[in-house]
Amino acid sequence: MRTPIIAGNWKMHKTIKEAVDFVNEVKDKVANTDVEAVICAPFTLLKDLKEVTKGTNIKIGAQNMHFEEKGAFTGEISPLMLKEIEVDYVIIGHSERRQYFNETDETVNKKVLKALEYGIKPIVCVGETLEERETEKTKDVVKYQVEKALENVDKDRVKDIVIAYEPIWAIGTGKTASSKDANDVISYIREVVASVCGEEVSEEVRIQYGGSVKPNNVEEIMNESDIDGALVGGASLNPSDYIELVNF
Ligand SMILES: O=C[C@H](O)COP(=O)(O)O
Repeated sequence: MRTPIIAGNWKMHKTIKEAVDFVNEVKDKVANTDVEAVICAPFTLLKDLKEVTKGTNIKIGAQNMHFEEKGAFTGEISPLMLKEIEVDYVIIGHSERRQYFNETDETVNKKVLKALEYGIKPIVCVGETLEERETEKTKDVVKYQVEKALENVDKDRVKDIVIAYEPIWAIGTGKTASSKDANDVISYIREVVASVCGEEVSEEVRIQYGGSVKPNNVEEIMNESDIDGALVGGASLNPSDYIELVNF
């Protein structure tokens, strides 16, 4: 049985005060659920968020990290630094990182390996552009991205990885893949994981959908057979929406 996981991705939003106020507002209202609630926040908020979420069931994630432990990489944050403040998750390969910051399938793979080495669970994002979807390349694209992300990962550790299927054309646009389409791609991703790591592992891996998930569509999405969670951008910034999402 896979535990559902609803993760907010705050992207480049919120000050420390806003983040702490947010948690104080939501923490009691996301407590009585079997759903894993995660907030992935900017680096400046992580330490305070870890403090204020102590004793709650909210887990904290970063939105990126470097694959080296230390070195001359101005502006970067290392797995060691995230481990020191006990960050639970790290988003790797979000399409905005791929599009604006030269993230590649190779760096995604290096980061996945490093995150696992440091006991931080990676949320690996994959997904096609609108052009790729229209030319029916969706499956080829996600297959390559997933296979590359899992390269050299010990099979026993794959269950600690969360995969987020985020069609790029659905991010922040108000357009969502239909829940059936999302489920089809996600069940295909599970087949890809099975072909790399075996059926048993693929049944344990949680695969989320992301792209314009809101309180009014989360239940339909979560009712699909292969969708184990959501990675939510815009709607996760609002405390009442976050509460509704986690309690879908
Ligand atoms: O990481 C989250 C995704 O980019 C989705 O963002 P969105 O919910 O604002 O469309």
